[in-house]
Amino acid sequence: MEQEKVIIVKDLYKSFLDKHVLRGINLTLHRGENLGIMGKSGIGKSVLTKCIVRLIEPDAGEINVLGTNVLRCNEAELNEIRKKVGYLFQGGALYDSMSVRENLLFPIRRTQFVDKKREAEKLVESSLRSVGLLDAIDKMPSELSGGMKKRIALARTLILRPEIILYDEPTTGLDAVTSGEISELIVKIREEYNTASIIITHDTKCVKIATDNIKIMQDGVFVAEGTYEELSRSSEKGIRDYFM
Ligand SMILES: Nc1ncnc2c1ncn2[C@@H]1O[C@H](COP(=O)(O)OP(=O)(O)OP(=O)(O)O)[C@@H](O)[C@H]1O
Repeated sequence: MEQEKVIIVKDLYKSFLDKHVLRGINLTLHRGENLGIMGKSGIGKSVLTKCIVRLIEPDAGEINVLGTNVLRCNEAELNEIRKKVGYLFQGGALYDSMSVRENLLFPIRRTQFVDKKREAEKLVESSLRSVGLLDAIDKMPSELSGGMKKRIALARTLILRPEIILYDEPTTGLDAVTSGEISELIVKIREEYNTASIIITHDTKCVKIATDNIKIMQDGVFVAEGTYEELSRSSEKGIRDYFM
């Protein structure tokens, strides 16, 4: 049986003035799949993922997420989609003035995901346990290392039990060992929460560990697609170079 498609993007275009960033992007993400997206800095990877949750309005194309036509849905439907699609921003974006516990409670309160305080606390604890940082619950972001901040940001994404997670450069700025641990964590999260993910990264170790398939973006379109083994041994030097 064919796996369910949780994201379908067809012929997506986006320009900023005369800068044509996306020029006909096509992408399918299946339930349970981890898809890596690689490409040079500034090529449009983040613009694509922001279009998927409509943080950026594309110029043309179609986006379907979990059966909803994202570009035609109303505000309430869009909010439902955003609850089901966790977005892990590049910087992690924790609120510095809030403790880890408060950072994690924030999305629950904002979306009224659960209404009982005890239930909310349990969700906070289970999400922190999943990323291995339950003991950091009362710390402030300033007391955390870069790797810990990424884990906490992931825990905050997990709190709404997303069906899809969009990771924007999850290992950037981390040393090789910590990057490896975050990549392993991405795999563990998929197993534990049955999520599908798009992982934007320049980190070859991360794509090797965490993805099933990889797409390479150049000049606003995808120019290659395959597994890490396939692409890293591509007959085209221009593709192999992404894995150096
Ligand atoms: N809101 C915006 N307004 C104008 N230009 C934008 C906007 N968002 C992105 N861009 C431009 O679109 C291009 C693609 O940006 P994007 O952030 O998607 O790159 P990226 O591939 O994710 O890069 P990196 O790997 O460095 O994060 C860049 O030239 C950027 O300046």
